[in-house]
Amino acid sequence: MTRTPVNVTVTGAAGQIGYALLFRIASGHLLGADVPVNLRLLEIPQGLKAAEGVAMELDDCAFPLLRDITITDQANVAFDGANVALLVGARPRTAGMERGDLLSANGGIFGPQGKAINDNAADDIKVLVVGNPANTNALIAQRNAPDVPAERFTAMTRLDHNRAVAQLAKKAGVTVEDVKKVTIWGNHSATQYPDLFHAEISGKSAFEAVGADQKWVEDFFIPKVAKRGAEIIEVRGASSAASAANAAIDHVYTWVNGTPAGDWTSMGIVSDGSYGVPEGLISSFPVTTQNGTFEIVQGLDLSEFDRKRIDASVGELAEERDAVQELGLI
Ligand SMILES: NC(=O)c1ccc[n+]([C@@H]2O[C@H](COP(=O)([O-])OP(=O)(O)OC[C@H]3O[C@@H](n4cnc5c(N)ncnc54)[C@H](O)[C@@H]3O)[C@@H](O)[C@H]2O)c1
Ligand SMILES: O=C(O)C[C@H](O)C(=O)O
Repeated sequence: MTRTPVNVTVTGAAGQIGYALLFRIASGHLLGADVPVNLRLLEIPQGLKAAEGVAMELDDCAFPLLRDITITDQANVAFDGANVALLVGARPRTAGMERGDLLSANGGIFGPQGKAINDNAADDIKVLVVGNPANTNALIAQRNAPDVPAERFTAMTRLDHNRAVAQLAKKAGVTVEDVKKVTIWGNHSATQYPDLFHAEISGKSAFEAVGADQKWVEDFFIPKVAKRGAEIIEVRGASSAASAANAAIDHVYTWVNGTPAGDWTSMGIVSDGSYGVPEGLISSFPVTTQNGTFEIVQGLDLSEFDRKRIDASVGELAEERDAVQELGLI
């Protein structure tokens, strides 16, 4: 039986993450090796020519699963019938820009894109926001799409999750497959809380597996993961691109195809009030996924240390929400 192609919209398609992402989507890594895709590439007018060049290269790969490519600077066209939307294009912070300026500039992108999703996307639309500040951009898009169920808007903390898994595997001298139940709580920013206390390594407590070394956790592990984005920028001379694209692929693949038994993942999702995170904020939680839906992992005991770290990051998210509310963006 021939499957109907899935419409995948990617914004910022001519950027560096776009370049690392599109070829993997077209080769079946986003949805599965038997799922054909149509790509819809959204760029700003200055980015259209480069997007056309990327589309030419996609053609040249002769990917069996890639059915059609549309390139446009019109959000209504890009999101028409979209089943999956990866919102990567964003306004980067430039010299002299205050946080309010950044939120306002991105509000001008994610508000209209949220509305275009609301008015044009397919009923089963799933949205992942990658462009920074990812959680608050996702909140802006979600609030501008009142007809779309709120849980369809998610923000990417999978890169932080994968970074935490890699650091733990390295420290414990095991492979990444031995590391399970890691959680990123809060914001995709330096305030995020990478939590190893509920994680397992080779079926045992991850904290024990790294030598019950609280100093290593506080002085190395948490800042290493939370500030890894800045470290990549410093060392590579450009922000993470292939690892960010890989995390976007992992996020959507897991959302659609489910978390493995005995593990969970981290996703920025609209809070239902779990773990004291105010309802409506888009915050990262431990989640399990199944058949295209997700559930927050419930019942984890939070220590005073966990609570303090989660509250700090969630406090930052509340400040960002208040700022975009004052700007009239939500
Ligand atoms: N959540 C995460 O873990 C994570 C990780 C890495 C990077 N990021 C963020 O992802 C974003 C993209 O990174 P990049 O390295 O690809 O940047 P980039 O500058 O290389 O590419 C961004 C592209 O977006 C396009 N663009 C800008 N405004 C647009 C709009 N309104 N509609 C459509 N396209 C638009 C630009 O023309 C450009 O081609 C940045 O905001 C970056 O901070 C997030
Ligand atoms: O683009 C950035 O500021 C960093 C990025 O969000 C990352 O985590 O690598």
